[in-house]
Amino acid sequence: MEDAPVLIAPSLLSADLLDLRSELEAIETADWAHIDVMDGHYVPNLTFGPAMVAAVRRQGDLAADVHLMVTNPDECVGLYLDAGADVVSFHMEAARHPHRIVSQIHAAGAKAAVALNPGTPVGALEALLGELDMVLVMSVDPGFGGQSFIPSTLGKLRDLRRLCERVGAAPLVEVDGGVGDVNAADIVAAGADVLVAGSSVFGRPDRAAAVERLRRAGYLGRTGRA
Ligand SMILES: O=C(CO)[C@@H](O)[C@H](O)COP(=O)(O)O
Ligand SMILES: [Fe+2]
Repeated sequence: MEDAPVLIAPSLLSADLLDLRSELEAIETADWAHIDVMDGHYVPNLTFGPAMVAAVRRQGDLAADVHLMVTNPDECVGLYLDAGADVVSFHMEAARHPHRIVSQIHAAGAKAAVALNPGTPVGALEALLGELDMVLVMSVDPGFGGQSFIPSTLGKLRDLRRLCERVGAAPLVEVDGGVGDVNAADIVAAGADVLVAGSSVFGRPDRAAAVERLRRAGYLGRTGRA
């Protein structure tokens, strides 16, 4: 993916939910809208459901990048596909039958991704890697926005790149948690293709400028040129 642009996916978890239409307009230069689905069981927090995915899909052109943090992805993934999800990530740690979930996502015409918690080694993915469009590497423990990036993620991204080369797979790699313009170039240089950013976009008064800064940092990380 050396020449492909790095994709920017602002996380709506940190958006002003009372003004979501304006928030979506403010990030229209981004690529994907990252939608964190938290069920209050897999993670303590409780957030959005399929209605949110459908609403985002109706507004603007951003692809709906749905991150399922739920105990039962096998049972509920269909609801998010029906709602119009373009990309669906489910947690390897929660899935009972991951190959079946991937097939279901593909049958709906969406991109399939597996998310790995910081404590889960990349080897857990080996049997599935050739079927995935994307791997979501969590750089914080899931459940909340605004946490600090776990530095060992950079080594994990390099491990993932080596594993992909060994098995001949080339999924996109998305990194989620504590990503901002200060660390984005290093994250991309270590192997990321998609940057999720919640507080570093919606915590700034000028969301569009924050997206642009991430884009520039991504370009620097990919090319080594500022
Ligand atoms: O999935 C999650 C958290 O579990 C994320 O998508 C957060 O929404 C990222 O927020 P920041 O760390 O960028 O503030
Ligand atoms: Fe997320």
